[in-house]
Amino acid sequence: MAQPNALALNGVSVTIGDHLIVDHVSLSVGAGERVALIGPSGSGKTSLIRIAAGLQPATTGSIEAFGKTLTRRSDWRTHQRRSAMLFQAFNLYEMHTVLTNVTWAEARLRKVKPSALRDEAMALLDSVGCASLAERYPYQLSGGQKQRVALARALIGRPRLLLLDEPTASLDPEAVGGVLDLLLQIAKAGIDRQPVTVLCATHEIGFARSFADRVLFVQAGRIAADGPAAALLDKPSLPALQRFLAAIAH
Ligand SMILES: Nc1ncnc2c1ncn2[C@@H]1O[C@H](COP(=O)(O)OP(=O)(O)OP(=O)(O)O)[C@@H](O)[C@H]1O
Repeated sequence: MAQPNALALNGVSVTIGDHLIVDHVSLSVGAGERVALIGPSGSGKTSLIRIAAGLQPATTGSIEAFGKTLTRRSDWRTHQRRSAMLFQAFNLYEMHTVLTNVTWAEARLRKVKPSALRDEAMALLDSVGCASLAERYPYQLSGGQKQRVALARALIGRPRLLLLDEPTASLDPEAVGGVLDLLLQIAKAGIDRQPVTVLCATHEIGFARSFADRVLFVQAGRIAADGPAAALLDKPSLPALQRFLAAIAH
């Protein structure tokens, strides 16, 4: 039987004050797809990620995850348990060690002590190349190391949907390559034999080209173009997308 879409937005709009920031967006993301959201600053990429994560309520429209429309709080809680979000600013807990950063929130969810998740967390830290940093604090890490730790923390909940908001924007080019390779490895391998779906807002067209199999061009709160990454980025037919790509190439 075909897998249901990992995520679907059906006619979703968001109005804040009298400002329409997401304008009637309908969008389906298949299980295992890697989708990049690109577009000008302020076009609505982060808002779409936040809607998918349940951090920004839709004013109108509905959201489905894995074939279920999310209506009740319990639906959203289940969705949030199956999803993980990665932020540009890493959002690590500054007062906790790397190891505790990975275990703390998950331990609360599983109602166990953080120490019960130590082996699991160390295996994840090892897989992102940060096992030797387990006892350090975030201020003692480079940007690339912080994002790897944030990724280990995201993965401890065994997510089926990864929502990434500019995950490489705070990184130097070398660290971008490392995080890109890791994300690709995870997305291609899946987790617990389940496909991992990724929706990623990014300013970096090189990252979108290397990472995504599908690209959405967001403009003024709408999806203005949607297609395979290579076709959309290398042979854009929409004039607004041509202008956007030309502007950021300079
Ligand atoms: N809480 C808020 N209150 C009012 N306006 C908001 C709020 N959050 C976002 N906006 C507005 O919504 C629009 C879309 O913002 P969003 O952050 O989604 O864009 P973006 O494409 O991610 O931008 P960037 O590339 O600069 O991060 C912007 O005009 C922004 O000012």
